[in-house]
Amino acid sequence: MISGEGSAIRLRARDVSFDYHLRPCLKKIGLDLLPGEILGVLGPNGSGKSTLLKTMFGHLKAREGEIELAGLSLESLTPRERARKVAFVPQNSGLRAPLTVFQAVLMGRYSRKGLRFGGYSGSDFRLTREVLRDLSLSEFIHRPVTELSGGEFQKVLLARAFVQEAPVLFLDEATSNLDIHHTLEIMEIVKNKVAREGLSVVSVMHDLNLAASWCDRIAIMKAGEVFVCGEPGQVITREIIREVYGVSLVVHHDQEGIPYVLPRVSAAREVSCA
Ligand SMILES: Nc1ncnc2c1ncn2[C@@H]1O[C@H](COP(=O)(O)OP(=O)(O)OP(=O)(O)O)[C@@H](O)[C@H]1O
Repeated sequence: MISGEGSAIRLRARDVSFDYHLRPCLKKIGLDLLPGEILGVLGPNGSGKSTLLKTMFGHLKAREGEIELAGLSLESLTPRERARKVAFVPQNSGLRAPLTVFQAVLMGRYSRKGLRFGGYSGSDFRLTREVLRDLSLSEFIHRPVTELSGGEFQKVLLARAFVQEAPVLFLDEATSNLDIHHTLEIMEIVKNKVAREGLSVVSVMHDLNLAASWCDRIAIMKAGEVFVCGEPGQVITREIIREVYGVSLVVHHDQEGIPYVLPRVSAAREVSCA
């Protein structure tokens, strides 16, 4: 279970700016993340979504601004302390070390134990097996990760993040390699963990419809800034999509009032991208 951290804000970014080689990439970003909340981060290619995630868990160092995890300054935490608070599933990991699926997932326990393989306890092994089962990966347990498909490997990375038992989970297009069945399966598993354990999730995504039905709030980025942030119905609007993506789409709403779009190639050509 995720250790309780009270009901205060889990993650707070205040006026966070980041440059790549003096070229501004993030500009004065402000975001809060509550316990038990899924926050989607959307926006055009190159708008700064992945950079924002990497800055918020300390992989990149902000030029200015403050990032707090459960009330503690990110800068005051050691890498291991951060790993106990935030688990990260990368967009496309180059990690293809000669490990079995079980070993690769067990590595997620490192931040909890600080021990090498020999030092893991029975509960580490049990948790690893449970998470592999929950993600329907039990049949791959002894398979080398080098012999997995892209989608299977993506699920292994998710399993590794789950066994970290961190209260905040960052997903960088974590379902981009998955078919629609596995995408929905993963979203449901994460949603259940959010409801059961109060996990907080920040998820970079591109699919407006999946984001609208899965996220509690959505931040839409444009050119390194948070252009708008709010509930799906507030931010998935025709005007905002047009302004941010430069395309003209009709936004519909389902019976529960959740917005969705039906992209058509001809509609997408109406307005050229800025
Ligand atoms: N390592 C890097 N060095 C220099 N510039 C970078 C680096 N990584 C990203 N950039 C630039 O920073 C900007 C934001 O990149 P980032 O990957 O954060 O965007 P993104 O919104 O996640 O894009 P996408 O949707 O295409 O994944 C882009 O202009 C990109 O070219």
